[in-house]
Amino acid sequence: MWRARWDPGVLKAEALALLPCGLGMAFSQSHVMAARRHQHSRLIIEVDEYSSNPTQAFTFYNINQGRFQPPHVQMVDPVPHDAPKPPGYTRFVCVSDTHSRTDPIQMPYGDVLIHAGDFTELGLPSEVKKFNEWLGSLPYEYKIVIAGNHELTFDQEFMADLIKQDFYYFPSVSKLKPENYENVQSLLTNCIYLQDSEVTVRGFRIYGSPWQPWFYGWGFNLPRGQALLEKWNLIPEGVDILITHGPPLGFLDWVPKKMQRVGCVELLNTVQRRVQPRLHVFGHIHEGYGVMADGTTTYVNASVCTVNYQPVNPPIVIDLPTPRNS
Ligand SMILES: Nc1nc2c(ncn2[C@@H]2O[C@H](COP(=O)(O)O)[C@@H](O)[C@H]2O)c(=O)[nH]1
Ligand SMILES: [Mn+2]
Ligand SMILES: [Mn+2]
Repeated sequence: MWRARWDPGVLKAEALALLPCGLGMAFSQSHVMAARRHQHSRLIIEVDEYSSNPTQAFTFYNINQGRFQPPHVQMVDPVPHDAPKPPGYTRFVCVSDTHSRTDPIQMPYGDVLIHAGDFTELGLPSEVKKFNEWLGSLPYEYKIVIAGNHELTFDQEFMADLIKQDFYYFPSVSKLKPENYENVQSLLTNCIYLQDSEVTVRGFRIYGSPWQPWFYGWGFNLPRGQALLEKWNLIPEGVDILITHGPPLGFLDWVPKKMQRVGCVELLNTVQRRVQPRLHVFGHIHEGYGVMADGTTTYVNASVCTVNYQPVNPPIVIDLPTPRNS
């Protein structure tokens, strides 16, 4: 349960923790104050003290706040590909992590394609061109794409660092000349590419962002905590559909071989407390393919590839009522 409290100049939203059995339980002030609201302005999300340990954060939130439990949090069956679209709805076809393996994918009927990143293995211009050709062959009215950590050439700072290094971890990328990748986004002529930016289609405000928690130094990696929170703070209120490459904590973010939750704690708090989109589409954690909902937001991990990079998971279809006047 949430309550807002007036403090001089600042409205602080705080969680009143309840144990599942209904007994109230006090917990540390730094946790309670994970969000605050300035007068007449938006809710401010703060870095969680367990930010760097998402598995621990998950356990804490679940025990103290029941945050990931039924009945408000549930697994959801995606819409069957052959189900008729209800009148007045827009059909979104969600994919992610296709990793240059699009040939076997059976693409269903829909209005808007969403791709949540990792469309290549290394972001090589040849891969981007091939992906763009595939997009061009698809019949959707709108195709919206973000990058993931595998789109190395889309991360200009990553590339600037890479060419300074003596030891090249990614030889085929390192030998690219700057003129071959500086405008790599321009190769995506058959979609709307979002990078910390938004677009409105069919009346839906859609925002896309490629950043994810640091993991072996790939593209668009940032440390957990303040650095990622600053990217999530760019997401405007009122967004209907959020696309990120990685998951938020607790939703389709489980890595079985490590027995770890790896979703971003600050992304979860931004989504659940501030932005509250209708739909959040992501991928990155291939093992987490599926759909969940928390009563406000539907979460889609649309990873087509398995953890072994086999492109076997079907695209996920979601129908949303089209906003009026669009
Ligand atoms: N323990 C963690 N595993 C991670 C994390 N990020 C990714 N992964 C694992 O890698 C695969 C594939 O990711 P890709 O970006 O290389 O395609 C993913 O399915 C996980 O198994 C992480 O932060 N922690
Ligand atoms: Mn991937
Ligand atoms: Mn990824």
